[in-house]
Amino acid sequence: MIPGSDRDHPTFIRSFRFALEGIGIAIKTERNIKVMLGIGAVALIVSAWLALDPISWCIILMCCALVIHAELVNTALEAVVDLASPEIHPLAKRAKDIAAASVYVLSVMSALVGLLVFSHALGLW
Ligand SMILES: Nc1ncnc2c1ncn2[C@@H]1O[C@H](COP(=O)(O)OP(=O)(O)OP(=O)(O)O)[C@@H](O)[C@H]1O
Repeated sequence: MIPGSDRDHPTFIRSFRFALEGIGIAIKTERNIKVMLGIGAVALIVSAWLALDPISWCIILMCCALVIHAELVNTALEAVVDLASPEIHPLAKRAKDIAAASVYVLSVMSALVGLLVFSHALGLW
């Protein structure tokens, strides 16, 4: 609910529209999201080219979703930190750096998982 508003909760469809707006804003303002969407698209094309089995498809899709999810949450957290602490503050740095670390942990792990799935599909192990 919007603070101070006496309106009811938005409908499911309006909430979905706000979420789409959020994705649009993130894509417009964050270079990292564009890079991650690009890498995700390449992973999906490679998956289709390798004709992955359903379980492998699920793993690749989940990895893409988790990385993009983490980057979206990181972007939202950065906005909240900038709002709460526009000036330099060690806690602002801590929050942003830890949120960024969560994206990097997921990205590295997802890259490893992708390598394992693709190399297995290529019959390398
Ligand atoms: N208010 C602040 N106080 C102290 N350090 C800050 C503050 N804002 C940002 N920093 C430091 O600068 C770094 C870059 O901050 P910035 O807001 O530009 O994130 P970013 O580089 O856009 O992150 P991302 O690449 O994930 O979008 C942060 O990770 C943090 O270490």
